[in-house]
Amino acid sequence: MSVVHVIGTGGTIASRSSSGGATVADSADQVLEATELTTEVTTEDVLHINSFHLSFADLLEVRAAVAAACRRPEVDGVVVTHGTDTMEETGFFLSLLHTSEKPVILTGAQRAADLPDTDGPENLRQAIRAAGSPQLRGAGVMVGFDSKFHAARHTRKQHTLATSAFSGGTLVAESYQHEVVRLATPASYPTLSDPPERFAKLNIPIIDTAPGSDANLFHAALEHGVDGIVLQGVGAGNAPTAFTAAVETAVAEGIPVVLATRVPAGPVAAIYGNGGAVTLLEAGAMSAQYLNTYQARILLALLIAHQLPDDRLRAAFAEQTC
Ligand SMILES: NC(=O)C[C@H](N)C(=O)O
Repeated sequence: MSVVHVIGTGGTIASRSSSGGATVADSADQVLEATELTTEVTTEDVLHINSFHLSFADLLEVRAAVAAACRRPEVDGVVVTHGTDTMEETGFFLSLLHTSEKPVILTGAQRAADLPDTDGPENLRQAIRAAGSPQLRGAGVMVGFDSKFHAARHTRKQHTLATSAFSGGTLVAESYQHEVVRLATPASYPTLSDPPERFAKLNIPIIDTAPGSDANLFHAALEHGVDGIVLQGVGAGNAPTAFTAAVETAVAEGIPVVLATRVPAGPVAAIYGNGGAVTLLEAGAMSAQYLNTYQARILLALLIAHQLPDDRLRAAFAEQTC
């Protein structure tokens, strides 16, 4: 029989209603109890928070727990129960560091544990089955919701309330009743080593652009003192003219800037000058390529934490070609 390790971090799957709104209440054991599964499962509580409270220090803790579980010879796979709001960041973070053949599946719920139609127990049942299935060996880190398991890379929460809330990454597997069916193997990307503790302290804001935006918030971020900036452009990575000088200032100060886009699909592309991606990349920004804003920020944080020189940062983003 396969052994699956479940790491609890909180989220709606562990939340119960209260007068002030749903809050995290249940431990990993309590969350597991609701699945009525007989698979051999070990549990551990690492965090007890909603994922909108997640910090970079928390990411390090989750990673340490996942890595430790993967080192246990008897464990076949790992499940992380997690709030859905920032699951795409944690999943991508774990995937950038994951070298084990053992699958890691993040799952959660959109409806709190005490609601009659909660989706948590079924999601956890499916995630445990998938994590323990030999079919998913070597499949990496996935987000598992509503019987679908997507590679963490590119997977995003697409709906605030729907129970089938995640898509975007490669659909690696589906589970039909008791059977896990492997559908694809996600493209492999270079992994990084675990970041040093300074990762926990990094400050990397996302600066948005829209019609009428000036670059004042960008300059304020520089004055405040930041470690890097993700500039979210419009279209293929374009921004009002004022951002060109802002990017030049940041780069001159040694603050890396990654240019991403608010468009849900497609890469940043150097098409337009006069404030467009052509100008912003010439000013020294790095293209996020196919990475979305939030996952580009996670990669940038890891690279900065490793104190890699500018050319290594650029090379790492240049690799994000699909
Ligand atoms: N569905 C959820 O889990 C959302 C919750 N706000 C969280 O991310 O913790």
